[in-house]
Amino acid sequence: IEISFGSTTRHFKWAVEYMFWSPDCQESVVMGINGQFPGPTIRAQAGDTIFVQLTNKLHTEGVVIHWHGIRQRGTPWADGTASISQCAINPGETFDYRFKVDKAGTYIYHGHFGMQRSAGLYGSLIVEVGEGEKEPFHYDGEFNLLLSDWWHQSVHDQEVGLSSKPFRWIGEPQTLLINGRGQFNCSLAAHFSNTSTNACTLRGDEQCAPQVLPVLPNRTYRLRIASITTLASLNLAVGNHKMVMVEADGNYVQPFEVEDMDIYSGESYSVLLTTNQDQSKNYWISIGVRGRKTQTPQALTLLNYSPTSQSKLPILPPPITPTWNDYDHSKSFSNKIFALMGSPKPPKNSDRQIILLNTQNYIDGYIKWAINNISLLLPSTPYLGSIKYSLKSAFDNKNPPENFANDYDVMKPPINPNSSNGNGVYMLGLNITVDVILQNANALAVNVSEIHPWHLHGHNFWVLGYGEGKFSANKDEKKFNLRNPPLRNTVVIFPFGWTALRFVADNPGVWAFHCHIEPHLHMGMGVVFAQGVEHVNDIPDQALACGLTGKRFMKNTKQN
Ligand SMILES: O=C1O[C@H]([C@@H](O)CO)C(O)=C1O
Repeated sequence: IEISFGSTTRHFKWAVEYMFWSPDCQESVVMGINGQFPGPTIRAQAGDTIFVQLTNKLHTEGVVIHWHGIRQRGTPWADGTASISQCAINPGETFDYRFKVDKAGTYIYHGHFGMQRSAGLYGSLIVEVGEGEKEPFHYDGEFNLLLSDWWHQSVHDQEVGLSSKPFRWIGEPQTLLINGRGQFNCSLAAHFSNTSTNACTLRGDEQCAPQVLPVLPNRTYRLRIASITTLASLNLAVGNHKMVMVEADGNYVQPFEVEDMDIYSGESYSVLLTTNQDQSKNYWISIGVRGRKTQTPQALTLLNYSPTSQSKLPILPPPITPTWNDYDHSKSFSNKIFALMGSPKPPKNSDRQIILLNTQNYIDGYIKWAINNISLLLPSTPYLGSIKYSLKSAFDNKNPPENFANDYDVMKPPINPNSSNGNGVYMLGLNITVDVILQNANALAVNVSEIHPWHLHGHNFWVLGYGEGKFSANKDEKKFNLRNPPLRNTVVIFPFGWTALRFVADNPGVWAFHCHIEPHLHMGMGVVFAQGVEHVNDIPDQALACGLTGKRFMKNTKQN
């Protein structure tokens, strides 16, 4: 029996397994949930408890699921990060994820062990406002667009390539997917292009057939748009329609109008779209790659006006995605995002400032990413347990560096390209206010600096500002936006730039903070924050021990 006070428990039984699927009209092996790809969409109301009993049917791999954007207040063991909040769930075992969704918004869930997210382990988690509450905007209907990128090379091959010497980069995706659907060998817009692409002949019931958005004229629709890409930064546009941005990562923003929007891996937005165009036509919805020079074609679907037939293609070509390296366009979009009036404001001052330099490095000739010259290598014992029970030998107990050398030139490749592995943790005093400055730099190759979307678990943070080149405390802190900075859980650092964010360490637990590009995290691009772990009680045995023997050993050590 579930006991809950004034709210509902939503109970799901999920099995994760590999299956054959054709996300882009070409058969692949994907990781599915209950035979579906993407996994089932969870819909709940703010205040509800989600209870997912997750069974691992993978035979030879552990698994976990992270509830991206959900803060897990009081349930840090349900964050679903292998080695951080729990042991990976062994094949054949079932783990109970039970947590509260306390904030309406558009969220995602996904694998957080190895590179399983890239194998297709993801889905949507949508939280509506609680009973009797209202969104601060009106809409007549809504659609959910979960964006991802897809490779034909298996994730195992990708992972081995990244950990090999010589290094083998995963390259650019073959296909972009909208709700797990894309077209590799054909295009819906073939007749507009001057290449030899075939036109798609889809019946509509294929796994790769686009999910069309049927709309009525003169209505307002909410599009919930989330990106769970492995690598790609995306731009989305709807032909002939403007969009009004209203939500970012589960937080309301001051509404503003856009013709197209950028979205980085790990981010979510809601936009309002008014169907005020000619109802005898259909319109393209297009997504294309930004920030990397790519050959990957756009993903397309249709906004289908009633009573026009779904099979009628738009008369104009799909919207053109801005040039991959038009960073001014991206920055201008990011700089328009402010918190909705009346949103919580950041504390005026911070108690601690941590500067995190992002560099590409070598360790013994293997290519890695490092933060203040340390590349994250996760320990085998989950930090939540090793910190709670003071198992000091479980990881490296040195505090990782708070800064980098003063004379480091972020515009040039590292002078000493070598770094080392570490699994140290930033121990944050409970309830302190922390500023993090994410400092981008030149990668190993000359004149190369990449986009990195950073995601924080267990918290939202305020984005205080973005800047070019090296962050200067004297000059740049004065320009922090403390008036209406947006709350987010993911934020981008632009090439050769920095991003400043502030959060309050008010959620006892151990939390990952990392680049959301899957291969970059795999190559070490992340850090770990711990706070108030002594206040975390009742960690389920299941989170820290695996199998009955594990549970048995847990009972013996718990008294410590
Ligand atoms: O991590 C990365 O490695 C490659 C390249 O830098 C080395 O081949 C690339 O494009 C990345 O984003």
